[in-house]
Amino acid sequence: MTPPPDSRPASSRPPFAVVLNPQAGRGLAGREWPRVERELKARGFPYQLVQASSGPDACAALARLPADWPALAVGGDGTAHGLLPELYRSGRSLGLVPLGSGNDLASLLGLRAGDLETALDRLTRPPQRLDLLEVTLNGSVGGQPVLLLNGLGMGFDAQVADLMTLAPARLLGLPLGGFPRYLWAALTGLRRLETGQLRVTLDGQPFYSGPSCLAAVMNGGQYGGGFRIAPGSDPQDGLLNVVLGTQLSRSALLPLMARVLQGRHLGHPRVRHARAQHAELSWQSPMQTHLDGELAGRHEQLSVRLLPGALSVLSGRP
Ligand SMILES: Nc1ncnc2c1ncn2[C@@H]1O[C@H](COP(=O)(O)OP(=O)(O)OP(=O)(O)O)[C@@H](O)[C@H]1O
Repeated sequence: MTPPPDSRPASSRPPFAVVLNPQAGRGLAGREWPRVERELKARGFPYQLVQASSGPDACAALARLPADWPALAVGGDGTAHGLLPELYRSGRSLGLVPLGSGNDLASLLGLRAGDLETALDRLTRPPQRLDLLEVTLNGSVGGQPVLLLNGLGMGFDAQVADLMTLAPARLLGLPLGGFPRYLWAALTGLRRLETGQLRVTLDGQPFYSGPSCLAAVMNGGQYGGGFRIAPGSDPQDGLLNVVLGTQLSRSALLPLMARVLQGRHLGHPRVRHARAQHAELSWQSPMQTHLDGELAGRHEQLSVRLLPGALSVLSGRP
């Protein structure tokens, strides 16, 4: 049974530890913060602004605050992603005011970027448990696992994430942000398409061995601000989704991307999809990798374990 919303007056609830990333959304979060602050005050939500200049910084500052203070991330996917180690460690809940560029986490939670009303209304709802992914990059220094909420991509996906950092701010006189920015990077990335030899094991069983240009392991359904790479995925079902593009030429990948936008690619003969609790990916040579949309360098091997219900979230779907 779903617990009822918190009926305590807002002022008697623990304060929100607000992690504002003013750079998120190319400065949108910083510009919108005065409006967010006004709304928090108008609703009587107690809060304390956490001073931080990076995810690890924010985690360290949060760790000094009582664990029953929920964290409120004001920014994009990277801002929320940066808090996961501390949220997992302390069990504190996550709230989100999505003001980033891609906002795929917002979409995972059923929120829309810039819809302040809905984002703040959600904060009085009872917390929900969401699954997390724990990734071990075999080549990583110290082998420290990384926690993800949305998912990871290797190959073409990560090339595109990399190219996004090089995209011009404006194109044909129009600002190039969010999804159009991703599209620009995806079209540019087609020219540099790489195919590697990949072996995938799911829950200890061989699943795929052969050429691949793209491998995604997802907890959420979309990345890149709108590419529905794992349609039907549910971050509460205790399963991760593996989606592979096998041998694909540039001319085959372009129309396939259009299908990914609509989430209609899973039946394509060059796409493999499965759900599992544990995935091991092993490439013959290192492939570019992103973790929750954050670039993570080139890696040959990684292992992903699903942590069921590991994250408490206030901003979940009603
Ligand atoms: N608390 C923080 N303070 C400052 N910078 C941060 C913080 N957390 C993460 N960052 C850095 O800021 C970058 C941008 O933040 P974020 O990803 O939230 O915005 P975005 O890239 O505009 O949005 P999206 O990820 O939704 O496309 C991150 O990639 C990360 O390197």
